[in-house]
Amino acid sequence: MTAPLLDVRGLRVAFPMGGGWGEAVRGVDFAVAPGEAVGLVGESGSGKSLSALAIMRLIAAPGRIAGGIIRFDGQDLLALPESGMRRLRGRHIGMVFQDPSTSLNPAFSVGQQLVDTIRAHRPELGRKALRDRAAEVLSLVGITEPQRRLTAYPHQFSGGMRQRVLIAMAIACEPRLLIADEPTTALDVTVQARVVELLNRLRQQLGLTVLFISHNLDLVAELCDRVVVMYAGQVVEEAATVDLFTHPRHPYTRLLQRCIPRLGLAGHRLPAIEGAPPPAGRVPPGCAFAERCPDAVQRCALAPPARRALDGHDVACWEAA
Ligand SMILES: Nc1ncnc2c1ncn2[C@@H]1O[C@H](COP(=O)(O)OP(=O)(O)OP(=O)(O)O)[C@@H](O)[C@H]1O
Repeated sequence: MTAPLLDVRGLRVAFPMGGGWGEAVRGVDFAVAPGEAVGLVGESGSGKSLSALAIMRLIAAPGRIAGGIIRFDGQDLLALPESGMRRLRGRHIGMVFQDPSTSLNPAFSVGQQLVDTIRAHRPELGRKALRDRAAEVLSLVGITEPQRRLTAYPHQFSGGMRQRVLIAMAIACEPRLLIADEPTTALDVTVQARVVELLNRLRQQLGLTVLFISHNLDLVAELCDRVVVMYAGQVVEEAATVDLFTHPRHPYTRLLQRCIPRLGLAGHRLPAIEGAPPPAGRVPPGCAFAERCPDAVQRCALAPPARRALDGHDVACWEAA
């Protein structure tokens, strides 16, 4: 296998809780190969966003990275000085977050915000070159008449178009890795599908490597080669997308498939997985999913299952077969 572009090993993120520290990310391992798109899925609170923020070293105090190794292109990110991290963010790793209305500044034109982003990493470019590059990336994300649109303000764009502008900002400096955290959640279903189409096209056109975080398994299936399923701060299953969807091995993955929003079903009430995940810092001693698991047996509550290989899947379950 080619060396991964991103390699996360034993990642732990902790917060002060009840006089001590509680872990919300509890030893997460996954890797993303160059050119690959990997999906990170799981219920709300499973630690997906914290894992992404940790990769960028953006965990807000008092939270902290409590352990693990994060390598990007062979570099140990947890050993980099903050100045090195600042050079890397935006330049080599681009990010897109959930809500375009909070990520764009309403007081500045889209062109100005794009130009500022590009200039931060390419100070050698003159005014004309910066504007040309800004128009070029707008056109890359499918915005027509890009030169004219540069002068428009965020409120003059629809939600889907604003999300395209954010993707344009994230790819403006040609990063090798794009981390997209729930980039479509605030959008309606058809627009969500278009954003994923765009990401797919950019993958092909620019050779982008993508870490895609989403609740929506259909979107993950459209975009990703491999899926990593998280529960209560840990990875419980990982497999190639096709294998994960056709033969999910972990009972949690199976329930997730039944319960999580699917395209075309918007507006329907979906069954939720009964119960709730254990809160960070209060995870029981055995398998964290045991309490809610339809297949749990006695030993599940006693000791946590380690990840093991099973027919091309990697699964953390005592009973998976
Ligand atoms: N500032 C904080 N203080 C204490 N605990 C926190 C803090 N931020 C996050 N957590 C804990 O970490 C858990 C995981 O959060 P995270 O945002 O990574 O989940 P997620 O899987 O991305 O969920 P979502 O899909 O809702 O974004 C939260 O449920 C919460 O228990």
